[in-house]
Amino acid sequence: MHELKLEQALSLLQHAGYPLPSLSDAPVQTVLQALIDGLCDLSLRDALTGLPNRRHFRAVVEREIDRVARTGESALLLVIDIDHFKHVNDTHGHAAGDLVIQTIGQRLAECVRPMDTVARFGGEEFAMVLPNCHPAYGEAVAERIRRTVEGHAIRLPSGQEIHVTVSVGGAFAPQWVRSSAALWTERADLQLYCAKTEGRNRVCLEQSVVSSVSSEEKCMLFGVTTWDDSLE
Ligand SMILES: Nc1nc2c(ncn2[C@@H]2O[C@H](COP(=O)(O)OP(=O)(O)OP(=O)(O)O)[C@@H](O)[C@H]2O)c(=O)[nH]1
Repeated sequence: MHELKLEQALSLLQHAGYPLPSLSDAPVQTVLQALIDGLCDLSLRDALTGLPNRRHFRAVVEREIDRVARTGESALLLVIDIDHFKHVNDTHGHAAGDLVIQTIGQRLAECVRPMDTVARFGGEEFAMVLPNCHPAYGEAVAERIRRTVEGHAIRLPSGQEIHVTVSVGGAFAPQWVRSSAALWTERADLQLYCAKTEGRNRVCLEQSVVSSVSSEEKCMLFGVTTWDDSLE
């Protein structure tokens, strides 16, 4: 039988601060289960902020799409990007930039309900899914997030305080219709692009809840690979 090489996984988890049972005291099955749980958790988290990573977020979005299609409740997806972040790195250094990303991640997580998911999407971009968020409140929620970031300075290790802003794009899940994580995110991304081009530090939400269905969504809905217009 081959020898199990666990040291690398153990040291990875210990480094990340996961409590692990001792190899010499605990039954091997307990140690292996703790290792598997720890590695699964680690693979779903962003290392810098501790927030869910893109992989985790995608799974959450897919679950939410299922829920919306089953219940008809509305849900909002927001993508949030720090404005002129390159300037932060260039002026204060990469370590200060990392601190800004961590702080913004924390503030975003504090802004929302426990049922909402905030993830780091990559670089200086975050994403949120807000289940059961009525379209009448979407703008107010996104505005609150934008204002929270704008209104709180970030203290750098040098003692200097800086202000950053974020641009926010959002789209509601199409109700009663199967969609895909990629299509929903793409719609929110398009709104983020609008917020950036309209001057940054602003919120752009897709205007109405999409009740029209794209041809890709029709294919998913009716289980056909190419959409035939005569089905309309
Ligand atoms: N410190 C730090 N910087 C990062 C990280 N990931 C990406 N960046 C930097 O983020 C910057 C993003 O710059 P751009 O894509 O030009 O965007 P921006 O300067 O924020 O401009 P706008 O988004 O158009 O407002 C780049 O300089 C990347 O190097 C990270 O994990 N840490």
